[in-house]
Amino acid sequence: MELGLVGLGKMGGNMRERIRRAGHTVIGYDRNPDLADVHSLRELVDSLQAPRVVWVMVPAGAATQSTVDELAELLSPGDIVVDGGNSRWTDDEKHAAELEAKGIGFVDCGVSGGVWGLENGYALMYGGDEKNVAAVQPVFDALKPEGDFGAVHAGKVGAGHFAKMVHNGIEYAMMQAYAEGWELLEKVDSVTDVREVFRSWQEGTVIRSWLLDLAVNALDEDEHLDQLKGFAQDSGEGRWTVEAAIDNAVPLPAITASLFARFASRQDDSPQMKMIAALRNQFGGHAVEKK
Ligand SMILES: O=C(CO)[C@H](O)[C@H](O)COP(=O)(O)O
Repeated sequence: MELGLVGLGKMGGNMRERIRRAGHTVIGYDRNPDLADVHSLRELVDSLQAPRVVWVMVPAGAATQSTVDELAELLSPGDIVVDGGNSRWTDDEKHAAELEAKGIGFVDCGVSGGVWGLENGYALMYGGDEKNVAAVQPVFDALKPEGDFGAVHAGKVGAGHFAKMVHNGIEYAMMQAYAEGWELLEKVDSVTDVREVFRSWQEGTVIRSWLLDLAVNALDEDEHLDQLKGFAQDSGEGRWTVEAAIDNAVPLPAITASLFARFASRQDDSPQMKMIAALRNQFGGHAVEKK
């Protein structure tokens, strides 16, 4: 089939290649002309045969919104837009309604696989009507990993991004657990080769995983991570997972703690620990460290 793909960065560029390898035609648009096959969204839409499928793979929020707005003006009734970015699931219903007013279908799709997806395939979680999902199915089949798993029609519009958000929340907590265990192993004198402990865990253990494999890769590049600063950003999905947990009164202590650990990583000196130190000093005369 033919697909229009908007956004040819680290994810979109490799996805274009994987879909092409499966024998489909992909016409890509990106603001960077060096990456693009066409040079405007209008040219992209004009290059596709109706009914068109246009997959949007741009950053969540304003960039996705403006792309959906523009596509709503350019596409025709019967066409379909897929949002494959890491959009907040609450944006999906808005996008679906905006497009439906013009007779354009909408599917949301959470995509996982990172820079390894070109070779390994991308895990896909999508939401939308059966009819719209069926029209995009050849692209899902091209992108997904080989084998029985790796793709799911998770439910109605928004379900794909909700599932991907929870996936990323789990990712936060798993990474935090490996990171905490690694720090403790590094701290004690009795363990003389932490990297080899991590490597040994890759086979046979209860905690083996792809994230563990990637941790070993990172330690092979920099055994004690000396070249890195202990600073971690976040892109939104951890926060949205915690917000959804609050809305639904579901306790998520591990995921919430892993999000807050990233916030703490951005502080050179903890204001709240100054208050703790001050209070211990006030009530118990405990020593404080001064600048
Ligand atoms: O979706 C992903 C992996 O599954 C992305 O890599 C994600 O953007 C990482 O999230 P964060 O920046 O919040 O750590």
